[in-house]
Amino acid sequence: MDNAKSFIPKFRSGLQDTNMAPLKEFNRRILRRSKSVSDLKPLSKAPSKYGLLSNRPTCIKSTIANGKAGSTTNLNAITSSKPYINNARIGATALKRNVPTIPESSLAAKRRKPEVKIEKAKPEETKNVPKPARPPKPASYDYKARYNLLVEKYTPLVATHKETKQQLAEMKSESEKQESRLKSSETEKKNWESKADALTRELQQLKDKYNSTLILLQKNEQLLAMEKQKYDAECSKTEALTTELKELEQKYSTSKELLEKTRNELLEKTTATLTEVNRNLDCKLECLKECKSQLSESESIRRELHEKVQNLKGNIRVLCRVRPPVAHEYDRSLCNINYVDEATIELRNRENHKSEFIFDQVFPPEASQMELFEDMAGLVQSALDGYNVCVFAYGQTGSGKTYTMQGGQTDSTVGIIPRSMDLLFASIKKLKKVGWEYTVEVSFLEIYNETIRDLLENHPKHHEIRYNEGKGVTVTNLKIQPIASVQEFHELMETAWKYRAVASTNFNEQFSRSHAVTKIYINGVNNESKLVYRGSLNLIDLAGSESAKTSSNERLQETKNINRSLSALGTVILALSNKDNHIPFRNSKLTYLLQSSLGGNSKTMMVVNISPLDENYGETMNSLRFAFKVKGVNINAKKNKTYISSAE
Ligand SMILES: Nc1ncnc2c1ncn2[C@@H]1O[C@H](COP(=O)(O)OP(=O)(O)OP(=O)(O)O)[C@@H](O)[C@H]1O
Repeated sequence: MDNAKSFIPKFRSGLQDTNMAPLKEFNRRILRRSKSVSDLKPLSKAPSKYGLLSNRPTCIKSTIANGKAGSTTNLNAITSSKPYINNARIGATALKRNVPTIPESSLAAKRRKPEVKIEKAKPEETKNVPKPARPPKPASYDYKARYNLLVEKYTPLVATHKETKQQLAEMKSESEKQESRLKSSETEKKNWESKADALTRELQQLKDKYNSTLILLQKNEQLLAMEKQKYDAECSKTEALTTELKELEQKYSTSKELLEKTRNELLEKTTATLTEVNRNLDCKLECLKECKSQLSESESIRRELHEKVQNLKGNIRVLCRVRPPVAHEYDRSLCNINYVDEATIELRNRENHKSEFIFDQVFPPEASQMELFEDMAGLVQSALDGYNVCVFAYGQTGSGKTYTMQGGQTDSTVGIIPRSMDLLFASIKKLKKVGWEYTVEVSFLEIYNETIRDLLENHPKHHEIRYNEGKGVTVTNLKIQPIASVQEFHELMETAWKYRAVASTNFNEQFSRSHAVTKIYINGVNNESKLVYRGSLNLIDLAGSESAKTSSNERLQETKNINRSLSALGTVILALSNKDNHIPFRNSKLTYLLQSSLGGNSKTMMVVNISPLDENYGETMNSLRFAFKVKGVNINAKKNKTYISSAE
């Protein structure tokens, strides 16, 4: 900005410096010449009149300011001196020609003027020159003399005129040069002016910028002042906090010392307590070991007792269950059934002929699924203890076999199979605490028309039953799935029942015409006692036990196969009870399959399901007779006591 300010005076002084020198020189030259030509006084005065030869810088400025007009004026001023010369020339020419045609008065009038002026100039010219002796004035008639005098007078004038003319030409050329210089100066001036304008604009912009920056600066100063105030406030706060911190540090060191002291005291106390606790713990561990061995002993005692109880109950237990009439049977006449006691059932026919059967337990229609399962619970424990358990649901079609085994949809109506699984996994959990680890596997199959079908395999495969002394009975290509929870079991059972339904051409019919076998493989290992138990639970929903007489021709073969297998089952159980040398297991697929589960250390339970309807009396009697046969052979002393039948 300072540069911009200082530039304008510099420019002006530069303009003076550059243009003044030639002008001054020109003036000086003119003045010099005018001095030498003393008789041209008016000429010397002319330039000063227009200021061209002035030495003052202001004159130059005005000349530059006036531009071309000024220079032209000067030239005109110079040339305006021409009348003096012209008048002299005219006079001289007139003398030369010597023609007195011009009237004297007019000539005199014309001559008088320059004469006066020359004469006026003379005293100035001759100030420093000694005056020459004036020649005598010729007589008025002596024209020659007068002429000579005139010639003498005007000859120097002509010379002066020539010189003046030459000077004028020089001045003119000088003026032209000056003019061109002026023009270039003007151009230069314009350039400088435009530059000056640009610089002025720039200066203005800079000024604006400066002002805005100044405003910004002021604002920043204000902000800075505010920040400073805040900073001061923070500083005072920090000081207060520092003081507080110092106090806290002091408190902390005091507390730390106290804590250290307390900690050491506590450590001593705790160490003493810990030593005491360790001592007690050792004692308790000893006790625990003792308890464990006692528990193990108790466990084996419990198993022995359980075994004794089961033996007392009989290895083959037969339960009888009468189902209630279902909705569509309410209008039908019911069979005359009398529940004599919890083990005795009495039936009367239309002729009031009485038949009484005693089983291990008789369940009337109102008996719940839970009541029925109470008798079954002991068998689940036996399976965990390494026994093979078989549970059959026997009875005519629609007597309630599937309901007994599977149950209904609600929790209270679930049957033997789901309840067994619940109990099994709950017992496994308990036994784990006394060192038993169990693995559980499951398989689902059905025997329809003496053919085995794997219910966990969607695509039918050929299955054969094999018997191996070491392994027992196995079924080829049968899928045996390991399970870790009841949930997994339910998922597999759902799949099995779905495949069973898909395979059936007539769902309801085939369901009742095939034996459905659910087998649970239970392996237990006790890592402490190194005992291993391998048991199994065979839960069988047998095919409907219809007599061949009631079957249609289409179903005859099915019925024959069913009856053959059911009769074979009865025969096998009878032979086992009689401890016969030969047990005819291979008489049917069902008995062959259950060979390992029925013989040896096996436990069997049969639930004979009967219909309450009078129309089913004949089939009901057949079922009860079959169950009696199975039950009766197993009982020794109690045999007679448990079986009374007027029908025999
Ligand atoms: N104890 C019971 N309480 C209530 N309803 C029962 C009972 N037993 C059976 N039912 C009902 O009786 C009907 C026939 O029972 P279920 O299907 O179990 O007979 P089933 O012997 O298995 O027949 P199928 O041989 O055709 O399979 C079913 O509707 C079932 O719900």
